[in-house]
Amino acid sequence: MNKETGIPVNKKNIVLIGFMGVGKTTVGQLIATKLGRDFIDIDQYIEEKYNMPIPQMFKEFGEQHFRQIEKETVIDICKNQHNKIVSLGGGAFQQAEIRQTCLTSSLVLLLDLSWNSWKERMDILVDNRPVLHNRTLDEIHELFQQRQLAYSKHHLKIRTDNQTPEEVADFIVKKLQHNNI
Ligand SMILES: Nc1ncnc2c1ncn2[C@@H]1O[C@H](COP(=O)(O)OP(=O)(O)O)[C@@H](O)[C@H]1O
Ligand SMILES: O=C(O)C1=C[C@@H](OP(=O)(O)O)[C@@H](O)[C@H](O)C1
Ligand SMILES: [Mg+2]
Repeated sequence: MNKETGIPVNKKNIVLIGFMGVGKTTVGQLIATKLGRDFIDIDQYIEEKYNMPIPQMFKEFGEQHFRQIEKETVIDICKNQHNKIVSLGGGAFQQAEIRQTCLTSSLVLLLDLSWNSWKERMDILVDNRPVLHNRTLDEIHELFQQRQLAYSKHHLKIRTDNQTPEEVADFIVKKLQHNNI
């Protein structure tokens, strides 16, 4: 039993964090399937609830509006749901309230990817990530580095360079099953 939350450790939500494109959505879904737990991807949840793709929400209402909805959604899920696998969007941990709520209620796993590996994946990411639009590679690198401070607050870091999503998910599942987290 966790002293602060009163939630048994094996019923805690598992929250995946990390930069855009590191594999949070893909790996989260795989872990959920392997553990037989429900999966919640915060971005997909918001898109369904507001019936609008995230890039359109950025375009029509602006990033601040999305960040407000993102904060309310993550906090609501962390406080009211248990035993879920939850993948956040890459910008969520920039918000102190999200960080605080996740770190006290859930097991926070950082998916870590080096900048060199990330760059190779960039082309397939750009279309659906408005944060990458109108930014040079140098500016994206700066954002990548700036965000590492928020990501440094986690319970476990998993290095994902040269690992398939399946391998990353298997590694996490083993850790969980052996109570190594
Ligand atoms: N470990 C991996 N190796 C190679 N490609 C990956 C890996 N994890 C994810 N991808 C690919 O990168 C893209 C972004 O993955 P996604 O799960 O949406 O990341 P995130 O949710 O962190 O933004 C997808 O096309 C996915 O197939
Ligand atoms: O890093 C960010 O600011 C964002 C990351 C995206 O999620 P993924 O990290 O799943 O791509 C999504 O939440 C939105 O486009 C903003
Ligand atoms: Mg995602």
